[in-house]
Amino acid sequence: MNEKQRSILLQSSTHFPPPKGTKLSYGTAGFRADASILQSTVFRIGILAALRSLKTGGAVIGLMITASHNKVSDNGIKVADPSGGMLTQDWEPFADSIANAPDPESLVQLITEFAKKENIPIDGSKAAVVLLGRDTRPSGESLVEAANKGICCVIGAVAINMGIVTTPELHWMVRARNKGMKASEADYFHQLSTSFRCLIDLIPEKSGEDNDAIGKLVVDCSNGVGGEKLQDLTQKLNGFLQIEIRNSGGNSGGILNEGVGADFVQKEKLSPQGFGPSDVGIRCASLDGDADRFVYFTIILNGNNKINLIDGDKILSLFALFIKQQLTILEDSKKPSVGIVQTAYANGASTKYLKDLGLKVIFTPTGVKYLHGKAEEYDIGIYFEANGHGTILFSDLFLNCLEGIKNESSSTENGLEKRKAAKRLWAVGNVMNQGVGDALSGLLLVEGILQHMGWSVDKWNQLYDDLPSRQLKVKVADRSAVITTNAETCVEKPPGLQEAINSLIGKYRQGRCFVRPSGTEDVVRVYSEAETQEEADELANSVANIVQQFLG
Ligand SMILES: CC(=O)N[C@H]1[C@@H](OP(=O)(O)O)O[C@H](CO)[C@@H](O)[C@@H]1O
Ligand SMILES: [Mg+2]
Repeated sequence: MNEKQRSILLQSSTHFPPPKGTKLSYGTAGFRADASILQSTVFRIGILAALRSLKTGGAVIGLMITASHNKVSDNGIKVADPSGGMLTQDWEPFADSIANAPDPESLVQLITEFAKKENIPIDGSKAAVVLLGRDTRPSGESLVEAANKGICCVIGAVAINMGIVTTPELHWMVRARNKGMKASEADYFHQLSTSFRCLIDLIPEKSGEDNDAIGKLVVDCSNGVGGEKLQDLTQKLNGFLQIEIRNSGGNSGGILNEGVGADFVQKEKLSPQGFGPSDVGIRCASLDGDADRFVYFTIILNGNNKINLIDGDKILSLFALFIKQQLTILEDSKKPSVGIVQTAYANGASTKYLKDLGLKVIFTPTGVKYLHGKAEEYDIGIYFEANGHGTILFSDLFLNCLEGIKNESSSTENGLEKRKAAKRLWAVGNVMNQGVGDALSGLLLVEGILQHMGWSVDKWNQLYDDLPSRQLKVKVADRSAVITTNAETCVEKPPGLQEAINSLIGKYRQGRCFVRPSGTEDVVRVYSEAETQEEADELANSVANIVQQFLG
């Protein structure tokens, strides 16, 4: 690093002292904390993003300011790599160390050593580009400014501020730019709406056992960024889908993620604010605060806000079933490899359903960075977390194969059907975000498939019955004291805790339970399943007590 660069870094970072007494960590999905202590973190991750761009030959890198489903006073920052996926995990330790560097001198020293080790040309001779985006949190604007200052500290780096966007939109833009494609928000909406239209145009004429699927869809937007974006997207759909938007944020009065949103709906299994008895029988969906996850639900008549939850596992099952059907039509001799990726939070009934379909199911730890990486190993990788975060990835090889079939000229009925199936799958690859889970594209694919099948939401929900489950959060003195293994299903430390959990599980038929420290909140999470809801609740509660006893 030359003297000029060194002095710019030293000088600028004096304006961004790190918070005292807080250790920050990149976590499941970037840094998250109370927004008031994040200025220095985003400044420093701005520097990291510029370095990442330099390291990748000037590729565009994304920086998203969001704390997703967390409360409105929190915020966070995560990095998108050139592919539109999450930051490579190799760089997370560097992110942690610079976020926690106590003073400008040590910060610059860490950067110098890292740049040397990674061979990063940090001498002003090369250009770097970082796209910045944020969700609707009030703290977002000043944090974007701090990130911008960090980026601009690296000589040759420029920041482009995309303003308020959904997390997946920013990832999509990064990917599109790096592929040399048009990458504006209008291009994003165009890709989603035209591929949805393609799916609808290819619906077989006589399909449909009932036509309820065609009624309106009501979407809870968590009072977040998804509200405005879904409104814009709906306009591009030209009436092909009837969507009513609620909890859209802005002037509508509600607070981000408070009693609303996909995380609330999935974890509490209750209807979000603004939904009530008059919505019985209607197909409803809920997005999270930055619109990278979604779940569906229906309101139970006289159910005291209780809902039928159609979670990420069932979304995954619908997608897997549709793709399998289309592959059967293709009858391809070079069968593509298909991998379904879940986490330990997946309902056991969903895993059984998917395996019974003859599909290969793989488990990874929680967090899209793990699921995405695993899904990329297959020609068709479908991954979803139970909370509704996921997507479908197609390999270039498979896309080429589809391209070939789409262009075949056979006019036999069989040839025609194959071409249609290839076009449907092509549309799936285009509607689904190839960088990260995306609630807007996921909604469109669900709606497209329901219309294709002619299924009502209830029919979809009946694919299998969820095993009763319960999720709890436990506040402990130090959640990092819990160390897990085996895709997070087994506690290694503190010693004795897993044995205690096992003996509780043994009391229940179909009992399953695990605990792990959250990577986004200061809690230990408990998940349980059992034959009845009462038993699942009891198991989760008794394990939560044990966790308290071990960890205080
Ligand atoms: C049980 C659960 O829902 N965990 C969520 C949550 O992570 P935790 O590390 O569990 O806090 O937030 C992540 C980011 O949104 C998401 O990927 C993950 O699935
Ligand atoms: Mg989110």
